Amino acid sequence: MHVIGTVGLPGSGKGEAATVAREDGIPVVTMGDVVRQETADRGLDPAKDHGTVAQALREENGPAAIAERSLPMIEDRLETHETVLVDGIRSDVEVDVFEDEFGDAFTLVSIEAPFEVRAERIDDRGRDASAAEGGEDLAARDERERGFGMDDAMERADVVVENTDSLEAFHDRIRSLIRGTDDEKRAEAEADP
Ligand SMILES: Nc1ncnc2c1ncn2[C@@H]1O[C@H](COP(=O)(O)OP(=O)(O)OP(=O)(O)O)[C@@H](O)[C@H]1O
Repeated sequence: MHVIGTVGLPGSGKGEAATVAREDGIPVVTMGDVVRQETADRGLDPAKDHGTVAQALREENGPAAIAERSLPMIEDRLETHETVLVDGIRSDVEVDVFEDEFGDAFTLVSIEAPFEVRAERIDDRGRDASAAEGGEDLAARDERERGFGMDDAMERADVVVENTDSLEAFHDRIRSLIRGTDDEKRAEAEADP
């Protein structure tokens, strides 16, 4: 059993990591799916009301609520798959949930790239500040994510992946992490069994 969680600021490459996992046959559980499911369960519109529901979940059940609700989905995928990727971790409180549940079988991967690099990639991606993000620019999004505890989550990472090289190089690194053939990760495990 291996549960890999990714954490990273907007535009760092989390979506690309999830794509690599899916291509490798690894199920991806995103915190966003949990919120969308809950929104639908409440008879609301997942496209419009997910922000409100995410906030309500945290207010009603505490800051770890969304991570806790993802656990049954993860357990379900682990019945048929050796590895599961968890996307969308936002705070150290959520990291606690996964570490408590999966112990050493949980690996937290922080995906990092400088602000300018992320800004340029988001522009290229075409869903920049104008529409999908509600007019919020990257600095404001960073600020909001940090407010959730993203910085503290990133500090807890077992592995840091600098996504500053080519997309191909990034895909290769993520693939080796997923397949358990990543040299740095293995050296670390051997040093600290
Ligand atoms: N190494 C790279 N080289 C070139 N482009 C990249 C690289 N890594 C990611 N990208 C591109 O940058 C954009 C942002 O990456 P991605 O969507 O994976 O980020 P994210 O962390 O999921 O962001 P968000 O939290 O905003 O959804 C995408 O268009 C992606 O294809």
